[in-house]
Amino acid sequence: MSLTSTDQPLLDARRITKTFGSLVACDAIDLVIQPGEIHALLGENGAGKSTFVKMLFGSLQPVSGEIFWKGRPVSISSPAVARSLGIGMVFQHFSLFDSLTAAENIALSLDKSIPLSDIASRARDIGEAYGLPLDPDALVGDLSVGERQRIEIIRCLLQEPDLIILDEPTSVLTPQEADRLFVTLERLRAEGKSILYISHRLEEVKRLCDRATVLRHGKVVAHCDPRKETAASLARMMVGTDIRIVHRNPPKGGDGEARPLLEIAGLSQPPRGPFSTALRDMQLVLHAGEIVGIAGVAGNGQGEFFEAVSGEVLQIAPDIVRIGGIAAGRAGISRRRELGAAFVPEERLGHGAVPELPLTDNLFLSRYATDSGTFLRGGALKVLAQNALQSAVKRIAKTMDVRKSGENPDASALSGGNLQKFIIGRELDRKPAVLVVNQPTWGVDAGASAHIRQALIDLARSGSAVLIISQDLDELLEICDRIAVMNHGTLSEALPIGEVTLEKIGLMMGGADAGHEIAGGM
Ligand SMILES: Nc1ncnc2c1ncn2[C@@H]1O[C@H](COP(=O)(O)OP(=O)(O)OP(=O)(O)O)[C@@H](O)[C@H]1O
Repeated sequence: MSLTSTDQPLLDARRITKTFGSLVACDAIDLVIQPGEIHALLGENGAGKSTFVKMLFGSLQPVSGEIFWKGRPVSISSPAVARSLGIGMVFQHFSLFDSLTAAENIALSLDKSIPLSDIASRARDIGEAYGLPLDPDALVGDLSVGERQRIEIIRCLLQEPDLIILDEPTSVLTPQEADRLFVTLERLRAEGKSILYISHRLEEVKRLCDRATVLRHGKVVAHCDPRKETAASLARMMVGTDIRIVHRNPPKGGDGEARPLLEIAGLSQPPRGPFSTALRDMQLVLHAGEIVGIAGVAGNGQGEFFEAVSGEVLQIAPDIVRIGGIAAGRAGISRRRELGAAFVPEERLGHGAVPELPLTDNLFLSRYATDSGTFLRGGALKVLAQNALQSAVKRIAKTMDVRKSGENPDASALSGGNLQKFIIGRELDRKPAVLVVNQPTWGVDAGASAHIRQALIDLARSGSAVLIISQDLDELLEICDRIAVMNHGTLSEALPIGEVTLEKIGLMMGGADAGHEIAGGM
């Protein structure tokens, strides 16, 4: 891209400020986006990135500042105004209805007069043109997070925007899906469209983006050319210091084999709907002190597996899932928690936390079965022990470095990464014997990811068993003792980390057995 001083910016935001109570989330932010550029917006969790882009999309209003669009001052009073100007946005948290199809969801944001069949065929065409394959008739509830994201992107592209804002688009994608998205974005750039790109993945920012603006505590601290920086120098600009390094601390060698804490034996399950994945004869044993990772392309049964292990879906026989040696396959999630297990699902808003409830209530909802003695008082009256809940929230916020405005905000008022730290901290605070986490660092910045990974390692080394389902292979290689691969509802043998290479895992993700038996067949 070559810019000259005569180029008129597509968007010129000047001194944009937003406060929430006494918190200045965005403090006089200046940002210029040129036509045909991919512009990165960087900053640690809570730096103000989402708040800023919500103002560009009209879902929040600045308290002061000006926005110029194609040289003219504009007031973006609502998302409808943003869309009519030519600004589209794909949010970090999707706003899709599970019980509707992809096409029906897209129709909700378009003119009511357009027939559904037209929308379905245009969505299919756009999907094909931009390398985003989508079945418009698929029910959203049956789709993986990556597939849901495609609906959001296609919904945005259908409106032919000049500026597309993408908030953390690759955090839910496999490396292959991310590569495909980059091709899509490069094609859009070549067509002269601009992209404002929020990401915590600094290597991809270096690869994809033409310029970057870095925020820290709501202020612009740097503008730079990310291709001339290193991932470490970008991270330093964001955080202000160097990022901590995760210490793996190898598991303690004990006498003989460590105790099995989570046992999955012969877990098979038919698909729950036309687009859900069947689970086929899965076997896995986790021992005290170890971290086991499950790699795999999204939509290969990870969601179904999590539901089966957590007790959201019950098994046909009790001994298919054992927690601490006790058969729990017919037990619901509360009973499994009582047996010492804790669970962190993939979607933090709506599943991991109730957005419109304060953190204390969100803490209580996951802990009442196991900690009623601490969090309920008044005997049979069962009154919430607000002081105990508040001090637990304070403790979790301190341990996990959760940055929030106020003592006890609603979950929805936390930035995405800070909510993730809170949810993981809420479960770690119980010191569970077994922790099962689906995508532990989705949307979490480099510093906070290191914090979470270290906390998971420390939990395992204190004698618990930790199971991590993650699409981030680097993450799994960094912290796991063994890694298994999920593919088409089967689970491979969990290989010791010393025997694992990226290439081998990649092959197994694609279905090859890489020289090891892949359990399967129903
Ligand atoms: N509705 C709200 N009410 C109160 N505070 C809010 C609200 N929305 C955001 N905040 C606060 O504003 C600050 C900036 O949050 P924002 O979501 O913009 O950060 P972010 O840079 O996008 O973080 P992340 O990378 O974690 O998504 C945070 O301290 C957050 O707690």
